[in-house]
Amino acid sequence: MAKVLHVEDVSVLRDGSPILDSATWTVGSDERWVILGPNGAGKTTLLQLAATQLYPTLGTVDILGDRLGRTDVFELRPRIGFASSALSKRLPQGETVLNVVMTAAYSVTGRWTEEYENIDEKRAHRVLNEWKLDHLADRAFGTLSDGEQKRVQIARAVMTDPELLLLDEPASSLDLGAREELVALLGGFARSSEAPAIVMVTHHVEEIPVGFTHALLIREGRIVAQGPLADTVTSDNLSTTFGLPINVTETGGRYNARAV
Ligand SMILES: Nc1ncnc2c1ncn2[C@@H]1O[C@H](COP(=O)(O)OP(=O)(O)OP(=O)(O)O)[C@@H](O)[C@H]1O
Repeated sequence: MAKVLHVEDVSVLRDGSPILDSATWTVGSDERWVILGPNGAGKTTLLQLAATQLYPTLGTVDILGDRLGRTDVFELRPRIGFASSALSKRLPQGETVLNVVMTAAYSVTGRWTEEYENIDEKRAHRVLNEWKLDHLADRAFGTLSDGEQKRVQIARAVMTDPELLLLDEPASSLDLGAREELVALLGGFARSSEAPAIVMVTHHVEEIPVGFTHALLIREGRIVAQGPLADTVTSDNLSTTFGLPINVTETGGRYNARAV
């Protein structure tokens, strides 16, 4: 199994204090990780390191065989898919869904003068179909529901066939039906043999798709637990991570948590 991401003894300091503290973590090419932790724990900070958007204060980060700080991130970024609501806000609201997805091929957010090849358009249509968006291809992005916009963000992130896919809270703000639809799509994608390594940040164990393999739990910048999902998403570990007694149950690969 190839190493896609290796974080070694990494700290990120802000105003003299660590917002990430001595983190060591490895993601393999066939692994699908979920990162769980309370607000302000450092989840997005970890994801931003993996996305080459942030550099460590201490320690080393190796992504797809290249060391952050010693490599041209503009060459690395097309190999990494990243979906987050912060990125989504930068997408032109009037652009069609097809263009929002297709422009990922040129790492731009809106269609301008670039010439797209037939192969780009074919791939964009295939991706739209995979994420159940083909009927929305000609709609303006800004007119979509939250759930549809979240799926477009992911479709855009996988358009370039990345080797590492990073998802920052893909199911936040979705209603139950939209969440379940997205979790099922993510699960199907995660289980396919062509899927890249995936790292997904979430606040809720209910959002872990079947097919995800590993979990990392973080609190106040420190990793509390990490490893295979079933060994890591336990009542003890979640209680420590969230600072209150929590009971976790698992049924058919889906998780539930409640305070005791
Ligand atoms: N530039 C900065 N200067 C100071 N503190 C920062 C800076 N960026 C982030 N932080 C702090 O670092 C901590 C970790 O932030 P991060 O966004 O990684 O947390 P998170 O786990 O993703 O939180 P949430 O679940 O609320 O999105 C937070 O306390 C945040 O306020």
